[in-house]
Amino acid sequence: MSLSDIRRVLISDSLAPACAQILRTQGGIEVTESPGLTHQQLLSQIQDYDGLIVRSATKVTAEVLTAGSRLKLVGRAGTGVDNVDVECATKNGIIVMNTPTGNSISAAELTCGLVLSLSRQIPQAAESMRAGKWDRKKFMGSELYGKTIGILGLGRIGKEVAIRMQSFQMRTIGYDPIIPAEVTAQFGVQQFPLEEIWEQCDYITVHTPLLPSTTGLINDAAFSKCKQGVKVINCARGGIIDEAALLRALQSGQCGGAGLDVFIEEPPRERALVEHPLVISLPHLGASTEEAQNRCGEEIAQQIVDLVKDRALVGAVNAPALFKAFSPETKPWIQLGEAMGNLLQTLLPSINGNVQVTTSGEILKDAGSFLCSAVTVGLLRGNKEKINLVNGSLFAKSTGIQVSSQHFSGAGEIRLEVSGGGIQLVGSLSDSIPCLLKIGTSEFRSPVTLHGTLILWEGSAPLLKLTEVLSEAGSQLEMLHVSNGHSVAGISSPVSDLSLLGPCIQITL
Ligand SMILES: NC(=O)c1ccc[n+]([C@@H]2O[C@H](COP(=O)([O-])OP(=O)(O)OC[C@H]3O[C@@H](n4cnc5c(N)ncnc54)[C@H](O)[C@@H]3O)[C@@H](O)[C@H]2O)c1
Ligand SMILES: O=C(O)[C@H](O)COP(=O)(O)O
Repeated sequence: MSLSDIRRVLISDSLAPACAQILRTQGGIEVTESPGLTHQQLLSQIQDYDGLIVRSATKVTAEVLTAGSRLKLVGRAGTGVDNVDVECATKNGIIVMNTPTGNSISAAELTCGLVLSLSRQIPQAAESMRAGKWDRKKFMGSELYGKTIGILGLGRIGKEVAIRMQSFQMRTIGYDPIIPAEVTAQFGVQQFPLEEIWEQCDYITVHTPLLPSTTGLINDAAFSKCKQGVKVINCARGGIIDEAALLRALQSGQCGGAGLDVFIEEPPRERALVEHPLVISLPHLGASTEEAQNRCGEEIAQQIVDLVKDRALVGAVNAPALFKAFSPETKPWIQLGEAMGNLLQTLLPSINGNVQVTTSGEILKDAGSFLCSAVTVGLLRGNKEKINLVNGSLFAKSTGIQVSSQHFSGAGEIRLEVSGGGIQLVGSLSDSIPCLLKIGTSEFRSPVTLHGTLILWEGSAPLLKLTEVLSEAGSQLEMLHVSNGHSVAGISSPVSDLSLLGPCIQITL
């Protein structure tokens, strides 16, 4: 099963029309657009599709992924993949890809809009005008000029928020455990430990993913350390600000207002926050601009077309080994690893225990992990229906095979060794073509191209017998390699009866 073989795609959320158009015209893909499918409808239809494209509304659960028996890809036209069970997708060998930059500016602009709205209660004032009032006293605001905004999460969106709020001459400080302080200093954000952030801020905005470590990042304890009247904004994910703690802080006056685009439950059935007069709430609109939707729709479609055309793998969040299979430098090594794993599987009566992958040569210094995945895919091909470079290493663990790698540097040959069950195979590339050099102590006089259908036997070549059997079976000898122990023949098509040749095996790579 090739992961690039994507013929039918279902779009189950509302996306820009450009997405389907690019898939159809550039990828030759059949596209069904069904925004607003119910979970039950999705479950009953997904089996007909190779790809599914969603925004945040469709919940791509384990049930959906399992029902999608031919599903190879879930595309998220947007940033967060928390509506996709990525772990289950990986187990099922399904690529999950997103378009993380397409809506960053829109989300940042909305965040800034909420900061401004909170400073002057703009939506509340507009609402009171609509109600026929002229209430100038009630809506006394405060300037942003000279105030401090704390930005938690200084990735794509956090950075854009900082740059924009600096134009109001706000002081921008923040915290991010990954982005170095020197990097954020370049866009004007001074970092502090979280403990020192709270007391400095007039506004705090969160721009992290929802992780166990960010759930309840702003909680009762944090609010208690903040300035009285601090205003908070969440345009990231519901739950990063503890909703119950926020309500308590609003009721006590510790929090002076909140701008919320996202909620733990969407739409929120619990209405206390939404109805609070100091809360400005929105129905998850961060990415809802024409520009962001066009970008995300076009990007996800282009990424899928690139995959279908075998050009590149862009935006995949769960397939590091597969990513290597698209790079011209590493692609042939991946092919070699798979072919050697497949050969080892054919030579061994059963595979369990340890398989050792040994690389040598400077260019393979960091290749251990993706070559282990490639060897595993070859080892398990035929035994596992959906084995591929997305789930190779996961499957090995569950099958009781331990594939580990070691590397020898130095100026010697660049080669790959795969050993298991007492058999050692040595391979390398010849003009970028995967080749076998040795089986145990049998060293081939010239490299054996690992491609097409091969037959392999111990001993020298019974050439006459071989050509006779092949011609009777309608096949032809294409190459013959001999060594001090084994012989390998490349043939034009598989042969059903090899018994006339004595003990030998046939392998199709
Ligand atoms: N409201 C919307 O419609 C909308 C639109 C786009 C993105 N988002 C959400 O916005 C969030 C940010 O998106 P992004 O593209 O900027 O992501 P990003 O990956 O570029 O940045 C996230 C940053 O958070 C940091 N981080 C992780 N744990 C942290 C912690 N404990 N404390 C502080 N920082 C931490 C990371 O190091 C990273 O730099 C995501 O949750 C995304 O899903 C929402
Ligand atoms: O993570 C995202 O990209 C945002 O939350 C946007 O979600 P949406 O595409 O459903 O608007």
